[in-house]
Parts: sequence; C-alpha cells; structure tokens
Amino acid sequence: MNAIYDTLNDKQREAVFTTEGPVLVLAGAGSGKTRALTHRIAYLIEEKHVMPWNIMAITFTNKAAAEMRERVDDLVGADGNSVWVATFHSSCVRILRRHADLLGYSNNFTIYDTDDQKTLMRQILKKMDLDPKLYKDRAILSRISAAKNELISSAEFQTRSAGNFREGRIADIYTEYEAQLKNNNAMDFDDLLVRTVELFENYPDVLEEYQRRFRYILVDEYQDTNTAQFKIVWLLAKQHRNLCVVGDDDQSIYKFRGADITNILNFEKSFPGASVTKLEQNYRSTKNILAVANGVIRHNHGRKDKVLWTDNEEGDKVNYIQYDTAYDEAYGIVKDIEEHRNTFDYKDCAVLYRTNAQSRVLEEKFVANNIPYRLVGGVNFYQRKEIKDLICYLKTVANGRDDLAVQRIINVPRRGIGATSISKVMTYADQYGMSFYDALTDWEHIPSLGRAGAKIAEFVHQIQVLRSQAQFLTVKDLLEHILDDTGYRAELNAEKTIESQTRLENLQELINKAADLHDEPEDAEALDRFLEEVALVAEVDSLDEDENRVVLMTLHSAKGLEFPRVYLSGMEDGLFPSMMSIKSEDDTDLEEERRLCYVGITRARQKLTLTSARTRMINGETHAEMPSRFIKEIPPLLLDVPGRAVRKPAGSAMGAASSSMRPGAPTASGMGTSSFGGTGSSEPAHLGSYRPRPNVLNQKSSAAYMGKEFKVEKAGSLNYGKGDRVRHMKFGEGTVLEIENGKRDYEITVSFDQAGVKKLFASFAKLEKL
Ligand SMILES: Nc1ncnc2c1ncn2[C@@H]1O[C@H](COP(=O)(O)OP(=O)(O)OP(=O)(O)O)[C@@H](O)[C@H]1O
Ligand SMILES: [Mg+2]
Repeated sequence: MNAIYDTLNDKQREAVFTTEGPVLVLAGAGSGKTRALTHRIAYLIEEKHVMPWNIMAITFTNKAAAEMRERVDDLVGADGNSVWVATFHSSCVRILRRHADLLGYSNNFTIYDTDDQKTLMRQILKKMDLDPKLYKDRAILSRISAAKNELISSAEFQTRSAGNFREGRIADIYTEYEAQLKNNNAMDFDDLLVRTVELFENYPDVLEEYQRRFRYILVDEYQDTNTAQFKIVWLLAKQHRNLCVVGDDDQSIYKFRGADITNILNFEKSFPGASVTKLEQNYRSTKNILAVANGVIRHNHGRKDKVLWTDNEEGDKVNYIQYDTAYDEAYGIVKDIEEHRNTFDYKDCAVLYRTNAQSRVLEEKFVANNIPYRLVGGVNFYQRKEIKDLICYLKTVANGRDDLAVQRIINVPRRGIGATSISKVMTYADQYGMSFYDALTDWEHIPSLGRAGAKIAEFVHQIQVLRSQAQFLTVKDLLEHILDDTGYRAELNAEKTIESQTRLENLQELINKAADLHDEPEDAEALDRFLEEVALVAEVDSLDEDENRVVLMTLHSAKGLEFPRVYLSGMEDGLFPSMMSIKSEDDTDLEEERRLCYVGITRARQKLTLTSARTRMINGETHAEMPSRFIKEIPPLLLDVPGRAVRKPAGSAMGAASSSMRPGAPTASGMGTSSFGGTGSSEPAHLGSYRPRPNVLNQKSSAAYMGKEFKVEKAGSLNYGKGDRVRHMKFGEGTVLEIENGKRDYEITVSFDQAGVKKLFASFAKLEKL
C-alpha cells in the first residue's frame, strides 16, 4: 500500500479505511479531520479502485474546495481531477444548470446576491404599500432565508401564520418574493439548495442518476449543515449509504444561517449502523494555544466532552494586550507583525475579528505602514458600484429576463431615462405579464413616454447590437465593447477624480479576470460561465496564498484554515461576545459566540495574541469597553499580559514588568499599553484593570508615541507643498496633488509617475522632496 497512509494515526486510518457504510468522524479542531478526508479520497481511488467521478466531496467554502482539490491532486495525480469537489452551493448550481427547466426556470437562471435581494425586497414592500419602518427589508429577508433553509415553503408559511396578522403579512411578502424571483428567472442563494431538494423529490429519475454517480460521498464541516443541506446529503446517500462526514460540534458557528447542530449529533439516528471515530490528537497548535482553547470551550454546557491533546512543543505563552483605543490596537498589531518579520512572513499572519466593520481601522494602519494585507470579505470587489454595473450589463446581454439588472443600468451612464419613465415601463410590464426588458422593446405601445421613448429605443438598440457582437467576442472583448460603446469609460475618464480613477482600475481588474477565462470567441457558454463564477465568489475566495500578505478576516471566514501567527482583535464584551448574544434570553447564543472564540483560537499554530481596546468608536460614538468575558475564562497562568506584574512593590515594578515579556514582545511604552504602569494600576489587566478613560482619545495621539518607533517627521514639519515633486521609498517619484490636515496626521495625495494616485499619511510616507 502507498506509504502516504503511514503519515496518519491509527484513528485517522480507521476513518480512511472504513469505506463502506456511514462513517462519522467527530473530533476537535486541528485533529486532522480534513486531512483524513483527502486521504480517504486517495484510498478509494488507489486501493479500492473506485472511479474518481463516483466520488463527491463537499466543503464549506470555495477556498476549502480549492485546497482539497490541490491536496487530492498531490495525492493521486491527474485522476483526482474528475472527483467532484465543491461546496453545497456550487454543487447545486451545477446540478440546476442541467435540470432547472424541469422546475420552470430556464437553465441559464440568474443568481441574486444580497444586494439584488434587497433591491427586489424594497420594490415589493413599496408595491404592497407596507410601512418600511414596520417591515424592514433586511429583517424580512432573514425571515425568508431562515424559512427556506428549513425547507418551509411560502405556502406552508401561509398556513403556519394563520391568525397572526404580522406573520400573515410576512407570508404574503414571501409569496410575492418567490413569484418575482421566478418571473426574473432568478434564484437567491437559499434557492440553490431548496430547488435542488425540490428537483430530487419530484424527479426520482434525476435523483437516481446522481445517486448512481455519487457512490461515495464525503462532507467536511458537517456541524454547520442546515436542514436543506442535510436533506440533499440524505437523498443522495440513502441508496448506497457510503457517506463519510467529519465535523466538530464545538465549531458549529452558523446557527444564524440555519445550521442545525443536531444534524451531527443525531447522525447515528439518521444513518443507523454508522461507525463513529473520534480523533484526539491535535497536530496544529502548541500546547499553550491548545490549553487556552480548552480553557474557553469548557465553559459551554451540554457539549460532548472531547479530549484533545498534542505532542507539539509547549510554545510561547498566549499574549493578551489591552490598548487604549482601537487605533492603538491596530497599530500595536501592525508593529508586532513588523517586529517579527525575520521569523514570520506576512502571509503567516492573520488578524481575525468579530465584525466586518472592525476591518476599517486595521486597514488604515496597514496602509499607513505600507504592510501588504489582504482583506477577505467586507466590501467585496464584486459589491463595488462599477463592477455591479458592468455585471448587470453582461446579465442584460446574456439574459434580458433579469429585470433588476436591466433597471440598474438603463440610465447608467445617464441617457435621459428618468424614474418616471422607468416606472411607466414597469407598470406596462406588470399589466401584460412581460419582463421589463421585453416591455422596453415594446416602447412604442407604452402610453405617455414622451421623449424618453426615443431614448429607450436607443438603449434597446444598443443592447441588441451588443447581443449580436457577444456571439463572436470573448467575454473580455465584450466587456471592452460595453465600456466603450455605452460611454461608461468616457464618463469616468472625464471625471478625473481619485474615485473615478479607482473605478477605472477596478474595471481593468474585472477585464483581467475575464481574460483569465481564456475563452474562444465563439464559445456560446463562456458568458454564462463567467457570470456564474462571479455570483459564487464567496467571501473567502479572494484569499490567494501565493501572495505574501497578512490576511484580515472575520472569525467566521477563518473556519477550517490555519496560520502560524494569529491575532484575535477586539476581545471586548459587547463586541465579542456580541451585545445581542449577551442580552439574549437564550443561553445558546452566548455559547455560539464561545464556539466562535474556540474556532479563532484554534486557527493558530505557533503564536496567538489576543487584543482589546479600552475605548472604541461604535456607530460614531466613543464607547468604554470591558475586556471580553472569554479572556477571563482563560486560566491566568496561560496568559502573558504585559504590565501585569506591576503588582510588585514600587521600585521593582518596571523590572518585573519587563521580565514578564519575552524579547521582541511589545513594550508597554511603545505600544500604548503604558496605562498599565502609568495609571499605577495594581490589578492584573485581564481581570478587570479596566477603567473608563473617556478623554483618552485627546490625551495623546497615536502619532506622538508612534514617533518613538518610526522617527516620524512631526506633523507641521512638512518640507514640501502642493505641486512639489517628491520621492517615496516604494512608489518612486511623483507630484503632490493635495495636502489635507487630517485629525491624526497630514494626508497627502500624490500622483506617482508609475504607481498612479495614492493617498498617504505624511508620517509614514516619509516623502523626500526632490
Ligand atoms: N497524522 C498527522 N501527522 C502529521 N500532521 C497531521 C496529521 N494529521 C493532521 N496533520 C496536520 O495538522 C493540521 C490540522 O489538520 P486538519 O486541517 O486536517 O485538521 P481539522 O481537524 O480538519 O481542523 P479543523 O477542525 O480546524 O477543520 C494540518 O496542518 C495537517 O496537515
Ligand atoms: Mg478541517
């Protein structure tokens, strides 16, 4: 047998070699579950001679799918290619692209993202004349999503809501929303799962085809499957029952998206006779990191107790650093990364946080210090206005049935087709049950359009021309045509602002992406493929490991990944755990946050740093923040808290403080943690040395103490002005366009000869006057 299986422990081998019948691997973080899955695929192909196309492996993110495909390719070579490795959602897209016509869609249906959903919902609420204060688009969409994930149809929702006025209204909205999606030949993300279940349940022959094909099914991160996903697995596996699922009940963090932890806890009931394997050795983290993880998660009640140990070295203690402000915190992290550059590459480091909003301050510090980083999630590239506009043009050219897409671009760039004309067309479309685009082509029959009629005719003509061009153009060339022929590019060029420049760069990036398709000019399906890929770019997909950049992402996106050096930022009560979970009457909400904390801690391989701020701006207001209760749950001996040792009598205080820090660890004075000593606090920081310091923002500016480290030019000592030629270490020579006196520092806008226009903080840019 191939030696690759020697690198597995006995328990992992058991999970790999038990190929027939249902198998559950329930084990803690970093115990090699994912590794066992990839080796199982190799084993099936190499030792059991299973055909690769008879194997289906489901992962949680596209990123994880790509990683698994890579690992499988490494293990079994080219054969691995025909193994079906995908997320639930992309698997469903692939299946529905073949069969959606059976359900009354055309197979080139559109996939709506969150923004599309919101636009549609707002239209529906308006049309139904519902008070937007009482019926909020987001809240309603999340109710509908929850129902869909539990496979509750709008009809069933109607029945269940009988007698309750508000629920009845929501049921009506749900019904209308479904009707509109179908009219637009569109599915939202939840539909992808729901329609696949519908397909399998109503077309047994289709189900049978896939059951025959997927003789061996493997599912990673099974603890986060929801009802619809469970149903898909169950339907596909119920004949052959060769199903292997792996997961960790302590890492179930998607309850808010309908994940149902009972799917993994009841696996043996759903698939009687299942063999259950537990992995207990962690291969990922140091002893110290693992002890911290265990220290936190053991506070959850009613969990399946698991033993998790490691042979790895003890490692450094876990750091906990409390900063004055979120800016200080971000700067402290940036500086710590920079200080450890000789032992850790940028790409070894990840900064994790609870909410996307926290990324802004972090990003600011990364930019100011010229540290390459990659933001995963947040304002996704595809959420940008200009990108969405172009995607909507493509959708209109590909499939005029997507009303929202057509409405988005009909007056972009401005064509003199105003809101009134658009609403006349919408009314006409409604009246005759036609799509918005079809109504546009019928403009001559729409009453009182006036001069807008001719404009609409022009627009329709332009789309028709693009459609005929699309037949013999690559997607890249089609994009270029759209940009030029519609005047979109010219308008941005004429604007000559930084924003328009950025937009043009983003559009270039989209064109680059299209060029990556390498499609032939006459490839009729290339456009659909492109749109599909774009719709499925999950948040975590932008993570490209070859690039040497620090990764910034939410804790949720980090699931399943690992990094040598991890920072968990914003460890503050009310932020993490979230205020909602603290206030919730349901204890399990707080437990879900604790699992999220466990996920975060266990991403770290060698070094973990926990950070928090004493004050933080939330929704424009400065709030005093308490350290997270999760910090207090960690046995104090496991934590290294700079400044904690100032408990010692005066005189020995500083010596004691520094002795608790390892070489290279941030020093109190340089990191804005000086308040530990400065306020004479005698309590261990993690046990609540917290003291509100409302005026801390004014007391000292970050730049002041940053100066010690970076020897910044003091604000005010700029020796260059607007119009001067300057040189930057990285970007080369350029001309100063603008100097703004920002709150913390001067912000300098420079047009670099090579690198283009950049906005920089004066202290860090260190521009040299030429
Ligand atoms: N038997 C083994 N020998 C050596 N290294 C191993 C072994 N099993 C797993 N590893 C390594 O340990 C790390 C964690 O493995 P893996 O990602 O498969 O764990 P996991 O259980 O899936 O974790 P998570 O719960 O976070 O998804 C990886 O770097 C993997 O290569
Ligand atoms: Mg894993």
